[in-house]
Amino acid sequence: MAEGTRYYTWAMTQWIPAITSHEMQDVDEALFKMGYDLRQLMENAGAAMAYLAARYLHENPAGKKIAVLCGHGHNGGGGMVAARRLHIYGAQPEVLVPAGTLKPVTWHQRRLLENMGVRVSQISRVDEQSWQTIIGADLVIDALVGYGLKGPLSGVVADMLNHVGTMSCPVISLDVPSGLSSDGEILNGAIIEATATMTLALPKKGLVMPQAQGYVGDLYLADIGVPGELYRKMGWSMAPIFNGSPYIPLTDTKTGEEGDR
Ligand SMILES: NC(=O)C1=CN([C@@H]2O[C@H](COP(=O)(O)OP(=O)(O)OC[C@H]3O[C@@H](n4cnc5c(N)ncnc54)[C@H](O)[C@@H]3O)[C@@H](O)[C@H]2O)[C@H](O)CC1
Ligand SMILES: [K+]
Repeated sequence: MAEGTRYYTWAMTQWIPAITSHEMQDVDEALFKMGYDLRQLMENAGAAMAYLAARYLHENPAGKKIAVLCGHGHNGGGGMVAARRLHIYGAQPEVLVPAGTLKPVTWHQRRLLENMGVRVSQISRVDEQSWQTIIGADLVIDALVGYGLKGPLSGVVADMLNHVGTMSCPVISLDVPSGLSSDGEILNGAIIEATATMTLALPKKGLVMPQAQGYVGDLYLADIGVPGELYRKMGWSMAPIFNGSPYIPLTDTKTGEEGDR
């Protein structure tokens, strides 16, 4: 495919653009200028993820065991919000995080979980206890890495991913399957094979490129609260995307010319 190709996905009633991580960072900056803060956006992302997880548990999350794999960054923070919401639904989430320092907003999410008695374990390898958490799960949430991916997955994140690869329960990825480049770079590293992916605000380009096949599963788009006028200011003219539900399915892909906004 020629450079400069723009990908679009079908969102219920219209084609919407699939965007790069740089474009998503521009959207974030515009949201912050408007007065949003990261915690609000993360709450919306994690809440939508919890709704989707409940759907994959046949709308019956109470008592279900959920392994929530969270990275140090804001993808991990969204996963922790989902764990908190699922705990409120009566599910039994357990959170596994690589050893090391969390970004401040993600650290805040961790503290909330611990204050409500949800187990959060920081691990330097998948030991017997964390393997039991993964293998005993009715559903896995992958919030290890989103568009902050740098190179092929390494360390305990790669170790977790290899263990999840042996599971037959649904695996739902937040924003992008961990290890998949949101910009479509070919990295030759391990990638989560998700049953479903819930991407945030607008779909990321790497999700709809041919090399993503086999990793993304069913693709959904979460409403994290971006108003249409912000997209219009950035040059994308779209009718309202969401229709009152926290997420919608994205069902088809086409390509167009760069500059088609
Ligand atoms: N856009 C929004 O408004 C919102 C986005 N959210 C989510 O935030 C992530 C992007 O967050 P960021 O902190 O920038 O990065 P990540 O969490 O994706 O990743 C950083 C994390 O990953 C580790 N890492 C990176 N590369 C590797 C690697 N090759 N191997 C192992 N580990 C790696 C790195 O060390 C960091 O720990 C976006 O995708 C959204 O999901 C918010 O949730 C809501 C608002
Ligand atoms: K992810």
